Amino acid sequence: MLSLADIHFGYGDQPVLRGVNLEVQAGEMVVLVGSNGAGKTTTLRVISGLVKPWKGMVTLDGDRLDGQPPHRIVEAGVVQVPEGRHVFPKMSVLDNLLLGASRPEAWRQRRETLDEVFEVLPLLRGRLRQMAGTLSGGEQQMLAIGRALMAKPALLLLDEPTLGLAPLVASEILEVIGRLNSGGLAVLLVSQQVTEVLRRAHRAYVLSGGTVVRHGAPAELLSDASLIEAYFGRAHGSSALTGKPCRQAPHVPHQA
Ligand SMILES: Nc1ncnc2c1ncn2[C@@H]1O[C@H](COP(=O)(O)OP(=O)(O)OP(=O)(O)O)[C@@H](O)[C@H]1O
Repeated sequence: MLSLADIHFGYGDQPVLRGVNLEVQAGEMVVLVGSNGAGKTTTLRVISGLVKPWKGMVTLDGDRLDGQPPHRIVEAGVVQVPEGRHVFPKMSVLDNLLLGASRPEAWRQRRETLDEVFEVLPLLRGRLRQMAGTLSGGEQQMLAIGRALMAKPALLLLDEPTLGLAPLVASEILEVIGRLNSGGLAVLLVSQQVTEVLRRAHRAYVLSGGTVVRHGAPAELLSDASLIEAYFGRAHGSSALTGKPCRQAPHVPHQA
């Protein structure tokens, strides 16, 4: 489905991505993890067309995406939920959602799509007239996901969707993302909640210094204590569920 081949990019003359190779297959949940400044957000910005790679190719089902403007990439079915949610605070929840259905085809189907969105995010149905700025952080994140779904994506890109949220709310957001993926939507998720997201993913990539230093099955990566410690610190080296070191691979529900 999505393929990044040898992507190089930097800001000014400072290189940030140094030959990133990454794939997401149809229906997969792939997570991209890595330390601060590794280039995760920049990778998503390259895919969304917000920046143009210096070198390399981004393709979706064989069609080139790099060099296309962001709205064409949305039309192609790749939609990003940006870090920080970026809902329009002075607009109602409904208007924020409808903004997501900007393509003519999505606009024509907006009523059916709204019903689909409410099935996954039932909270939004009761808040349609509420100003988005008055929603809690977790509710705003749900709205940002709902708005992206209104574009009827084939691949959803999520940048740190649980950042700054209380643990219970963060789990709820990850549950929603898991349900969307179980329904067939491909997901590329950037997160620093390493153990939590790896437990839900089909595959994972570890980015460091602008290159992929490891990729593979999440269970494999989680069981590599030295890798987890090297890139994410000791805190992530224990299972969130048991508190024991992750030497034994935890259960990975969607293992490919
Ligand atoms: N607009 C910009 N101009 C200049 N440098 C930038 C810009 N955006 C990001 N960078 C730099 O690029 C590098 C990679 O940033 P990026 O946000 O992609 O990393 P990240 O892995 O998402 O990090 P984090 O987890 O902290 O969000 C960092 O050194 C950052 O300072």
